[in-house]
Amino acid sequence: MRDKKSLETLRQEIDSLDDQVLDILNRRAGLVMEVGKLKSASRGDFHVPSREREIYERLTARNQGPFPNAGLKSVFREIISASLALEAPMKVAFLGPKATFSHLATMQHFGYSAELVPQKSIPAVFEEVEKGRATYGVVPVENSTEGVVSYTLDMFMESELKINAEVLLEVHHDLLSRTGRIEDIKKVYSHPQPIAQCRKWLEENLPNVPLVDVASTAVAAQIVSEDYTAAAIASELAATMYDLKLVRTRIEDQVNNFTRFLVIGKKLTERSSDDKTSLMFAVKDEVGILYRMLEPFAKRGINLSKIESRPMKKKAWEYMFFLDLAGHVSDPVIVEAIEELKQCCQFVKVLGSYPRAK
Ligand SMILES: O=C(O)C(=O)C[C@]1(C(=O)O)C=C[C@@H](O)C=C1
Repeated sequence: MRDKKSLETLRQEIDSLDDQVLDILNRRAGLVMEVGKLKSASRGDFHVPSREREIYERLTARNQGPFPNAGLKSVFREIISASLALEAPMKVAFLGPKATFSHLATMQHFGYSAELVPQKSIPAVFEEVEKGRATYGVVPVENSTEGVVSYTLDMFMESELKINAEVLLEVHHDLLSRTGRIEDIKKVYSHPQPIAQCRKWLEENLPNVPLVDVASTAVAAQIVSEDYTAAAIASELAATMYDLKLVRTRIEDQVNNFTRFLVIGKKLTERSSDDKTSLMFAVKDEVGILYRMLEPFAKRGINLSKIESRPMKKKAWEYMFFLDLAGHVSDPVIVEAIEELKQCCQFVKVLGSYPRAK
């Protein structure tokens, strides 16, 4: 009896706090709508990754618990996502179909209030944003075990879109089926990459079961939703979407399997407390050029986090370089370094400065 009363009292107190949270959320929404009006008048960007980063960092530093920081981030992601939808309806194109890792990355960045529109290909995501049918696009750019997604890099050769943010997604592969029983599995479907990433687990646990490559993990889940003897390697989101049971979770051979995605939009973004800048350039064909192109950064102590080369499609044996460096494109040292780089380049293009994903 006593216990019940204390449970009731606790719940009453929780209700009263929830009422306060609700009132505060609505007061916050009122302020955000005023921000939205100011931005409409000044034609400013509604989505400001640097401001979002500042909010997350300020609150996680302030948080003394017991509410966990990971939960705090998810709560505020949804608050900001809903706020953004109040300022302007937000359409985000991503590399579909639904329930793929690109979909998960897009949800991780934009939350549940944005309208997420799946596209058939990476060029289609670029086109949706270029034509203004979507405000932003999300495309994969590299995987920690499989390397770069060259399709995405190649698109920047033709497109004027800018990188507005990066999203790091920890990739876990789950084995899904209708029955949830490993004994029922006579075939495994997935995209070739997840199959490769789970090869050891499959050999040990399903040694004689045929593996079938399909176009995406979502297609695999869809096939399996109609076949009780098959399993798919896909995400937990695919299990929810296609009503499948988890046979085993996290069957990837490699721990720390991350995929990096880029958020692309029409404008450059404001600085945050910790930015990265991506550049693309083509060098002149001269002796010592590889050394000279890195010198402007090395002598100013600018940290380079990645360099990639891609063949230029129009000319054989000529290469385009993609460089990621620490800092914002408006930092004086970076302005100087880019000016110096231009002297040994046929052209230099700034792809964007954006908050470093953590
Ligand atoms: O501060 C802004 O610029 C806002 O639009 C408000 C807000 C928020 O909810 O706090 C919403 C969207 C932006 O991406 C960043 C922050």
